[in-house]
Amino acid sequence: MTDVTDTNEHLTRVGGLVRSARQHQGLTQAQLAERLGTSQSAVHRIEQGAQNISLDMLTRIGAALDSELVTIGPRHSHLRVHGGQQLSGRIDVNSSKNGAVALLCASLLNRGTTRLRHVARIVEVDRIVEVLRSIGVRATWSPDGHDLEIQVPDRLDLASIDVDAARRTRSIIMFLGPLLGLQREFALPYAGGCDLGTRTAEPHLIALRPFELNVTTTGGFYQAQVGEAQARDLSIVLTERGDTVTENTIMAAARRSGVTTIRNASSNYMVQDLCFYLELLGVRIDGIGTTTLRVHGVPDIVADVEYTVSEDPVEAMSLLTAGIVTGSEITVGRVPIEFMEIELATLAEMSLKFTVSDEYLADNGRTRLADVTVHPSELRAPADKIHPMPFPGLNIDNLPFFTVIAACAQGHTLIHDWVYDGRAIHLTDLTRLGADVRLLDPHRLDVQGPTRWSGAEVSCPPALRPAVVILLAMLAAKGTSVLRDVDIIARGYEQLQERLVSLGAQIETFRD
Ligand SMILES: CC(=O)N[C@H]1[C@@H](OP(=O)(O)OP(=O)(O)OC[C@H]2O[C@@H](n3ccc(=O)[nH]c3=O)[C@H](O)[C@@H]2O)O[C@H](CO)[C@@H](O)[C@@H]1O
Ligand SMILES: C=C(OP(=O)(O)O)C(=O)O
Repeated sequence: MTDVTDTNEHLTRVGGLVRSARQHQGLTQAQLAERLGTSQSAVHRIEQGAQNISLDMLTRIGAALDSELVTIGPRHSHLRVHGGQQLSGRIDVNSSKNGAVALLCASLLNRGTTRLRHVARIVEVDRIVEVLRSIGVRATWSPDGHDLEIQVPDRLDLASIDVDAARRTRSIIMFLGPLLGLQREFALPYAGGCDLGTRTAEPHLIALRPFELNVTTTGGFYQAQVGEAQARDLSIVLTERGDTVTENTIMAAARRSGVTTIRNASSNYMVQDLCFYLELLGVRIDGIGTTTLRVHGVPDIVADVEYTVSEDPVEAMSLLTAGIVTGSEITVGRVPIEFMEIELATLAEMSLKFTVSDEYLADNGRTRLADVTVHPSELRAPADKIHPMPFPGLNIDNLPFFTVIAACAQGHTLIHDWVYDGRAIHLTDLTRLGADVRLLDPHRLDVQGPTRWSGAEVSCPPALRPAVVILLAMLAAKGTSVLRDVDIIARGYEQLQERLVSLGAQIETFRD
């Protein structure tokens, strides 16, 4: 029997740990309560040691505060998958990670209130929100947890930036563009992210130099200094057609007087999301959807606006893949169809049977959506290699899903990932499940199908898309598989496991 005094002592100690972890994160009790979906008085009682607290609540507090202090007991989540089941039903695509992080960074440009609707509840978003809060931005989730209201203070407190949260995301690099119009000097921690090989910041620094931004790198920080702007109109040629570099340049251009022409711009989905939001703020942008953008800057932006983040083509690809590799008939609703055209054309070449509904508009009033139904099909390898290209090519983040699809198809497929030198290697983990996937060099995979999948235990690769690819292969593999340390999946997917279960997948979470 547990001694009552012991229990009280433990509760008081746990309460103290929660309080100090909360204060370390710079959160009020009300803000922590909001993250936990509970009341401020409940948080107060927990911190006083006056509330019995379940293991589940402790785990949630640990996640909300990103603190090991209160991650009592289980630290790593794993999935047990009973594969080989057909899926059925309909599942809708969520809003995108990459759109959300760009919009969160862009909200720094607005001195009015930005309300972002349908923001995915994913770790990548949480990290940027934590960074924003640490520098004094008010970011408040709506009671239903879907919408985020953002108010930027008159002065940002950059000295208090949450270095830990910032270092865990590459998207922090997108603070450079908005901040250079707001501060003469600032320091940002180096950007981190998935293990995908080298990804430099050089194209960003080159693109932002004409805005008089000078960056030196010391002590793990980008030290930024902004000089006096010279020319009224600027013309910038990007050395790479990258997504975040384009976004950074657009954001730098949005708050300067004069017109900035950006050539070799990415016109990918997240860039379009950003442009649509900036238009609401009164920034005119010519050429949205093309590779030449003309941004008519507005030096002081004060607007109360509401913008709905658009649907995620990469999640659409992930969900369609779940149906394809399990030989199922499922409907994936709200697919941003313009950003999936090459993917669908490639799948048609591989003999996938699918139907596409009439198009309709997303809640942002701009993005075209459709529902895509995949049918069980005898797949065959495409005649040519599959490779990504900047939009309107096959999306770089969708390429990994073609590896597991190719493994289900008859014949040899060459997958050529020229973009990342460290992503293809993670896909060789598919061999653990019976696939014949050979790494020809860091950029090319030879996949021989079809595969007789078999269940296995695999450690989750430290990269978001490969991790999901392995999970989807486990759905195809008859028998029981275990995917260990799956926390990385929550960086980009909201409740993926639960949503796959709603289609009939048999997946359980367990902890050490
Ligand atoms: C938050 C966000 O939006 N992240 C996306 C963004 O990251 P992000 O914009 O940060 O991508 P990077 O700038 O790192 O580019 C990815 C890689 O592609 C190379 N590269 C890119 C463009 C180009 O014209 N030439 C070239 O060589 C880069 O050198 C780098 O090795 O774009 C990537 C490529 O679409 C996606 O995988 C990421 O999901
Ligand atoms: C590479 C990805 O994203 P990030 O740029 O956030 O690392 C991804 O979404 O697959």
